[in-house]
Amino acid sequence: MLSKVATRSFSSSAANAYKVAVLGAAGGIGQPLSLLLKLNHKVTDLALYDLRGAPGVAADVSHVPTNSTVKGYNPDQIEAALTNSDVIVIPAGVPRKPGMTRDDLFNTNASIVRDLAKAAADYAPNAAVLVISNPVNSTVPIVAEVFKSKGVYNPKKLFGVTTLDVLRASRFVSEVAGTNPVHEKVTVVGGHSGITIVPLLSQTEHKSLDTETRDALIHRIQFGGDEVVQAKDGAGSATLSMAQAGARFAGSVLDGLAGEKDVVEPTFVDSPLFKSEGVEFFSSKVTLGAEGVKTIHNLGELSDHEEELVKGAKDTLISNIKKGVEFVKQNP
Ligand SMILES: NC(=O)c1ccc[n+]([C@@H]2O[C@H](COP(=O)([O-])OP(=O)(O)OC[C@H]3O[C@@H](n4cnc5c(N)ncnc54)[C@H](O)[C@@H]3O)[C@@H](O)[C@H]2O)c1
Ligand SMILES: O=C(O)C[C@H](O)C(=O)O
Repeated sequence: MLSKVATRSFSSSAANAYKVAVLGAAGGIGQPLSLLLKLNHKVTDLALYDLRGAPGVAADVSHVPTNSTVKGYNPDQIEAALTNSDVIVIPAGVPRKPGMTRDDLFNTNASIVRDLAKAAADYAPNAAVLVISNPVNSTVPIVAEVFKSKGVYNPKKLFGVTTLDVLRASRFVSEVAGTNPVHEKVTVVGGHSGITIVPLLSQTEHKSLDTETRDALIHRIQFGGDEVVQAKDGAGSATLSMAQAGARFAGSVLDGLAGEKDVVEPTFVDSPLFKSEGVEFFSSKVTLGAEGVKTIHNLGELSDHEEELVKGAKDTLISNIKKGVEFVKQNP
């Protein structure tokens, strides 16, 4: 009996066997994210990389009894960490302290993300790259520019992870409406900072909220990150909810790669939606498929108020995106 169970649980079809690398795996997000990825049965090879501490995290996570190998890598081993990766998740970089904006992280995190993107382009150019490091509105364009400079850019395989905004929207809406957040699906579009985060409440059951309640709810979703930064009081920003969000998004990317149908998540991608207005990247609902991005959905019907919010988001996004692009041009 025992051997039968063992045989069954250790057989994985090639279509459901993926290598996932986490860059920044020993950090506040990286550790719980690595644990949650270990629980994903599509992940058969988990590569944990950090400047320090990854082998310890890997040894710890490796004892969780799922069918994957886990290995930790130090900086001189980044090639081995990345080679043959199907998905690379990047939570490397510094988090905010109270009083800072995500954009204040740019000076430190831009070069971290640029250097990791160079390694990804060299050693795993076909992997799907999922960027968590802030400011996402600028770090995603940084990865794109690095991949372009190395002639391996595939816009279908680059994603800014905005899933935490989607999780918060579900939770916060449910608190106002007295409903179960599990059943609250809110599309969040735009980008991942302040006013660039636009929840489309008019597309939910809660389109008739009074203006004051609606505005407070939208503000809470846009600035939910600040609540955690303030509560942690200098010890960083969201890590546990972000790990859940990152694991959910990585799981959806893997579901898409495996050819599962109707896998849809909002995510910040190289998007045609507002390119004619100079917005090169935008978050909207994306169907994920075997090649990464399959379909980028338009925003659907918006209220007049949401039209205004999207307009404001676009202006900020244009400058955030430009900042990332210029950084790589000036600091190749
Ligand atoms: N996208 C989102 O929704 C979202 C949510 C929360 C946090 N974040 C961002 O995620 C990032 C990480 O947050 P955290 O709380 O885990 O921070 P942290 O400081 O706890 O961990 C960051 C980890 O990155 C590692 N690191 C730094 N430079 C590296 C490099 N060059 N190569 C490999 N590893 C490197 C550090 O050693 C550390 O272990 C921050 O930029 C934060 O703003 C994004
Ligand atoms: O707020 C932050 O700085 C971290 C993250 O982007 C978040 O939304 O929680």
